[in-house]
Amino acid sequence: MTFETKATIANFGGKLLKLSHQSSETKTPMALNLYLPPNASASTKVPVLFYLSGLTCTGDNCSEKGFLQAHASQHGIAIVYPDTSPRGTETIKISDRDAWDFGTGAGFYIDATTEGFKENYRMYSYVTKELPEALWGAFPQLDSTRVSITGHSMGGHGALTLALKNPGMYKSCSAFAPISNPVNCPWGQNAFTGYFGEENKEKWAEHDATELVKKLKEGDKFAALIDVGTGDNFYKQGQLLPENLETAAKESKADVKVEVRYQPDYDHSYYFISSFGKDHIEYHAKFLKQ
Ligand SMILES: N[C@@H](CCC(=O)N[C@@H](CS)C(=O)NCC(=O)O)C(=O)O
Repeated sequence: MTFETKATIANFGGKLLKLSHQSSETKTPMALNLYLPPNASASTKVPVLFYLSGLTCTGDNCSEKGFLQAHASQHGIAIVYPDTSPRGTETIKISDRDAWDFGTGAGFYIDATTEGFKENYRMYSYVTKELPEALWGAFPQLDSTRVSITGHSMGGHGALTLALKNPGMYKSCSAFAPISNPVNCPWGQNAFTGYFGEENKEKWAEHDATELVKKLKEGDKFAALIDVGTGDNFYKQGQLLPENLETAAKESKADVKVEVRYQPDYDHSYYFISSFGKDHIEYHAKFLKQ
């Protein structure tokens, strides 16, 4: 599969590539951003961090104002910023449920099973399989054996669930203000009703970080660094529920290390993400450099 490079932007000594490709999973063109740090070359392969964005975002929000490239440049880490849903073709029939927190810009990193969505809303397979394989094929600078994942809000939910569902795929996992227990919050309930159907509660649980931690058995391992701002209105409204994930982690018989740091006064925005991005890149660098 080929990528079209729409722009190459010099950034912190490296290059931010704005890419586009045709996805066979979503059956749409998909845009993404790829940051290559200054030391990336075919002879010096660099590890890769996937950053999954939140509701309403594209790959641009974080690459423009998350400030992660500054730290990734220092540590020699590439960052992949995928889009948050299929978009942009008139053949997709989005139902009248489409809203800022469902449908376009709100793919929730799942493979939908419901009519109207199952054809195109396949962000789980896109992010875990199609996109990485395409990147490894097209960019010999990327080290496919050293990959980690992070994300914000809906993307934090994506990072946690993709890591929990695919042991060994990611060297480390972190999240900013993640939706931690979607089956129990309005955003998650609305999205999972639309993508899986109201009755399909087993499927809901398969994409819920708290439920997935509850299912871990003795001998399983999972670790994540999580930051949440106490001034985050979505946290205050009960959309994020990190406490439920912490409780599941504490009660687990598995080796679960979920560190949730409650950051006083920080909100849900990229002011929050850019404030703690350095910590997250340093956290991932420890695992990616091993
Ligand atoms: N559009 C929503 C806000 C959505 C929102 O805050 N999205 C977060 C992710 S969950 C985000 O990163 N937005 C884009 C940005 O801040 O650049 C509203 O009006 O309340």
